[in-house]
Amino acid sequence: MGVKLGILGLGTVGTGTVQLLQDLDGRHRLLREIEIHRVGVRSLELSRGVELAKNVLITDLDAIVNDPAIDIVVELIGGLEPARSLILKAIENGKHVVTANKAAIARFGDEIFTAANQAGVYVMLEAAVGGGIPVIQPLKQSLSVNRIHTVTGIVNGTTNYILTRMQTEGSNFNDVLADAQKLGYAEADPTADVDGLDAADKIAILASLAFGCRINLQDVYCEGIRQVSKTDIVYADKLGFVIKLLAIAKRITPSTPPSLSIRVHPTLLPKEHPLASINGVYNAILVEGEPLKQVMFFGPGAGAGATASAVCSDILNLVAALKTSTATPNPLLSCAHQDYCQIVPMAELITRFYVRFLTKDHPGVIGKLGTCFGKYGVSLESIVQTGFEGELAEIVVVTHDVPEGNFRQALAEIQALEAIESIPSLLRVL
Ligand SMILES: NC(=O)C1=CN([C@@H]2O[C@H](COP(=O)(O)OP(=O)(O)OC[C@H]3O[C@@H](n4cnc5c(N)ncnc54)[C@H](OP(=O)(O)O)[C@@H]3O)[C@@H](O)[C@H]2O)C=CC1
Ligand SMILES: N[C@@H](CC=O)C(=O)O
Ligand code: NA
Repeated sequence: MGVKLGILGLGTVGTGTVQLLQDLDGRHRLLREIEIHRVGVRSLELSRGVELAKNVLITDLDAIVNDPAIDIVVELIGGLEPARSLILKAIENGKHVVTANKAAIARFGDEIFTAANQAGVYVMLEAAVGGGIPVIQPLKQSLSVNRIHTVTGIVNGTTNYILTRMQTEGSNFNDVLADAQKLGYAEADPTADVDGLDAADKIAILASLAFGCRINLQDVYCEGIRQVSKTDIVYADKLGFVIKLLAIAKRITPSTPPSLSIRVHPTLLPKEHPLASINGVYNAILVEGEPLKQVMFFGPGAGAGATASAVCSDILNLVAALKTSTATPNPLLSCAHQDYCQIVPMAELITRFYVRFLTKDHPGVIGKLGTCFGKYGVSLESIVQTGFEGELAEIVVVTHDVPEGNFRQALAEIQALEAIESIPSLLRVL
C-alpha cells in the first residue's frame, strides 16, 4: 500500500516538493510508493506551478492533520501559528512530520520533540537548515561519533546573496533584497533574514544537534546586516577580509551539557578562510571536532528545487521507516535531548574587532585611541588613518583577540573623547 502525504503549503518550497514528487525518473525507487493525498493552502484562486488531481487542493488544514488516511504531514506553511498547532495535532494523531520551519522548531522544539517521542513518531527537518544541503542528518548520524567543538556557518541565503552583490557589484541593499524576494529566497517577512533572526534559529538547531542539548533561543546573540555599509566592505577588502553573516556555536566547557558561546553577527573573515568564498545564495557549514578535525558542507541554502530536495529526502527516510516498521523508534532518526545548554555571556567572548572612527583632524588622536585601548588590555593589530570624510578623519582599527567586555569598556571611554565625532562601524573579526 502507498504512503499518503498531506502537504501543508504550496508556496516556493511546497511547489518545488510537489514538482519533484511528480517527476520521478532517475530518482530513488521508494519515491514511487508516495501518493500526494491532500495539499492545504490559503487560497484556491491562485494559479499554481503544478497540476493536482481534483479535490487534492483544499483550504482546511485541520482536515489534513486529522485525516486518518494520511501517514506523513509535510509542513511548508512557515511561521509560528498555525504551524505549531498543526504539527502538534499531526503528532497527536500518530503521523510522522516533515518540516522546513526553523522558526517553529527553534522556539517549540522542546514541546514538539517531547510530543513526538511520546507518540512514537518522527519529526524530520533537513530543509530547516542550509536549504538543500544535507547537514541535519549528518549531524544526527555520521558526525555524532565525533566530539564537536565548533560549528560555523553561513546559513542564510538571502543575506549572503545581498552581501555578495554589495561586494562584487557595489549594489544597493534594498535593490538586492527585492531580487532575493523575487527569487523566493527570503522569508515571508524578510526582516527575519536581514536582522539575523533566521540564522539565529538555524544555529540554535545546529548547536542542539552538534552538542546534544537544547538551546534557549533568547540566549542566542543576534545582529543582522543592516549596519554593514559599502564603505566597510571596501575597507575590509583592503585589509584582506570579506564580510559575511556568520552563525557560530562553540563549546566552551566539556561538561554535559556543555556551556556554549552562540552568536550571529556580520563578521570580517580572512579571505583565505574556507567560508570566505561562499557567495550568492550558497550556504556552508564548517563543523570542527575530534577526531575528524574539519568537514564543510556546501550547497544552495534556499530556493524551490534545493529545499525540495531536502524535504523529499526526509520523506524518503520516513517511507523507508514505515516500510520496515518496528515498535522501537530508530534513535538516529529521533531527538532525545532534554537538558538545556548554559550560554556564556557575550562580555566573556574572546574575539578580534574592526572599528571605524570618524575623528576631528587633531594631532595626537591616534595616540589617545592607543592609550584608551591599552588601559583595558586591548592590543591593536593595525591602526590606519585611511582618508577624510569632509573635515573629519577616518581611522580604522583592527584589534588582536580580547574579551568583548574589555573592548566595550575601552570603547565607552573613547566615545567620550572630545576628538571623536562618531563610531560608524563596529564589527567582529574571525
Ligand atoms: N523559500 C526558501 O528558499 C526556503 C524556505 N524554508 C522554509 O519553508 C517554509 C515555507 O517557505 P516558502 O515556501 O518560502 O513560503 P511561501 O510563503 O512561498 O509559501 C507558504 C505557503 O503556505 C500557505 N499558507 C501559509 N499560511 C497558511 C495558512 N494559515 N493556512 C493555509 N495555508 C497557508 C500559503 O498558501 P497560499 O499559496 O494560498 O498563499 C503558501 O502556499 C518556511 O518555514 C520557510 O522558512 C526553508 C528553506 C528554504
Ligand atoms: N530565507 C531563508 C530561506 C531558507 O532557509 C534564507 O534566505 O536562507
Ligand atoms: Na539542509
